[in-house]
Amino acid sequence: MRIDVVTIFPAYLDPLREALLGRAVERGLLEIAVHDLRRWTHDVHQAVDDAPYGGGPGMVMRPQVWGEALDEVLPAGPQPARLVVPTPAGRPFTQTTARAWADEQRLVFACGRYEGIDERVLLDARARGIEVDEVSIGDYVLVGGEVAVLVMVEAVARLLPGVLGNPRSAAEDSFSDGLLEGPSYTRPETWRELAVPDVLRGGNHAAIARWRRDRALERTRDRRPDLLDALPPDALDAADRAV
Ligand SMILES: COc1ccc(Cn2ccc3ccc(-c4cc(N)[nH]n4)cc32)cc1
Repeated sequence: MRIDVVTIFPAYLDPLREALLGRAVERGLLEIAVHDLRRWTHDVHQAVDDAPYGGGPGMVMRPQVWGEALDEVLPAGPQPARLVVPTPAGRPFTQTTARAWADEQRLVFACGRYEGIDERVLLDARARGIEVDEVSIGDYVLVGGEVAVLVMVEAVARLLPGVLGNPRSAAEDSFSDGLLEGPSYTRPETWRELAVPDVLRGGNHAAIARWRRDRALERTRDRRPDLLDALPPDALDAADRAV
């Protein structure tokens, strides 16, 4: 997978070169290219924004600059690519989204700032046959798209083959079965007079699986009842419903 990110703050994306993702890039499991949007300005001030038509607070990012940037970074043509535009007004980005995007050959992220990007940039991209996803990472307002891109790139990249040391981690993490992950423990057996639950220290794998599922159901019911409601009817068996 190749990932391109266009932004006026390229350094915001430096964390993509660190740790697990940095190693995945070094190992050639994915390519990441970050582009400074100001490269496509032609004025001495390198202006990327202007006042909004119709008035209102803040500024809007100019279509000309974005148009030239995306013409170069995301040329229309045979190789399919998906243009992702983070916005507070977007569809929710979820684990399902991450899984779907993990199958893409190319992802291009457009990081807006100010009050966002002129709508015609997205219209033009769609008119050129490019898939455009406007996505939100949560119901809160950031200052720009860069942090949202860090979140989404990490969520997608960890699903790529070879990126995670243990592939079971991605297959079995939170949301994989529609439930939240339950509590985890490691050594020592007792810490500050708090003991690891006995069942986890025994060798009964069926009892451990049951205990973990019960804790996941309790936590999901307590923190995210909406996820329980979204489960398919046959997802919970009689033992689950008794929790
Ligand atoms: C119209 O209201 C606003 C529009 C934009 C902004 C600031 N801003 C500019 C670009 C940009 C990209 C993504 C996000 C974002 C995404 C999520 N989940 N929260 N916030 C915020 C962004 C503030 C307010």
